[in-house]
Amino acid sequence: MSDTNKLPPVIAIDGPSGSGKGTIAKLLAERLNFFLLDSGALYRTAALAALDRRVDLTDEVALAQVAKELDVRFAVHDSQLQVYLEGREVTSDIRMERVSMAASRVAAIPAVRAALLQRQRDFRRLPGLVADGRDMGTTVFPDAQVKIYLTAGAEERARRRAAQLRGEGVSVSLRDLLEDIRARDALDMNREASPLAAAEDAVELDSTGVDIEAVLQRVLTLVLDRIQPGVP
Ligand SMILES: Nc1ncnc2c1ncn2[C@@H]1O[C@H](COP(=O)(O)OP(=O)(O)O)[C@@H](O)[C@H]1O
Ligand SMILES: Nc1ccn([C@H]2C[C@H](O)[C@@H](COP(=O)(O)OP(=O)(O)O)O2)c(=O)n1
Repeated sequence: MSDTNKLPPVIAIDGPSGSGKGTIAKLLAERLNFFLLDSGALYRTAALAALDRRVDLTDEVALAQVAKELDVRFAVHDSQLQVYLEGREVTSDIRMERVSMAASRVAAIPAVRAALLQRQRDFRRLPGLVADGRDMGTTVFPDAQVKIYLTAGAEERARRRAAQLRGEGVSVSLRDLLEDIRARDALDMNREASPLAAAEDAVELDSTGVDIEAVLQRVLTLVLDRIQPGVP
């Protein structure tokens, strides 16, 4: 048996914004009783810390320092992820559109990614981990037992985001959201360091027009085919 086989199993779910990664990762983790890593929340919190400290978003050295020193804590309350930055709850602050865009810029800096790499790997514990992000299957957990690359058309992703924000009482323009999604796709896919891309051994799933339950069922079928939860 190789060393990889001794490590807890990882299910990597990567894809662009609004493809449903977070939703599916959470449902899957609940179903399997696995730990959950929302790696985007880590980049978002680093971006928020940088914005709070008024760090210039082009100053790579200062941003890497922010990432290294990042005092972030995750907790789960009523099955919702809560995020704390220096002890202050920032769960909804990190979802603001200006933080999303800043996260995408901050995440393009190799030294920032390097500073956050081990923290992400530390989430890998028994009985297993579901990890959601952009480079889970390519860089952070290249030996993941299951790799899913979840996509959906940009218009549908913008519509989903609009419905989500409107549901939270935030008034948004669908056109602006579509522009933001396209800008973020371009940043995330075209950067040098760990760009958003499907790993060679990832299974690609297009969720356009497929409801959440149906996507979950497809993912569960793949997962149960490759790992047996509860059997380390
Ligand atoms: N297959 C789907 N069909 C319709 N809506 C979806 C689907 N998957 C996710 N959503 C909704 O789209 C929004 C964005 O999903 P989310 O999981 O946050 O995406 P991501 O983590 O990829 O950015 C949420 O409101 C979620 O409920
Ligand atoms: N593993 C990751 C996760 C997120 N990022 C960056 C790129 C994304 O635009 C931002 C925010 O990620 P997040 O997954 O929270 O974004 P969405 O919920 O999909 O809109 O962080 C990354 O570069 N690598």
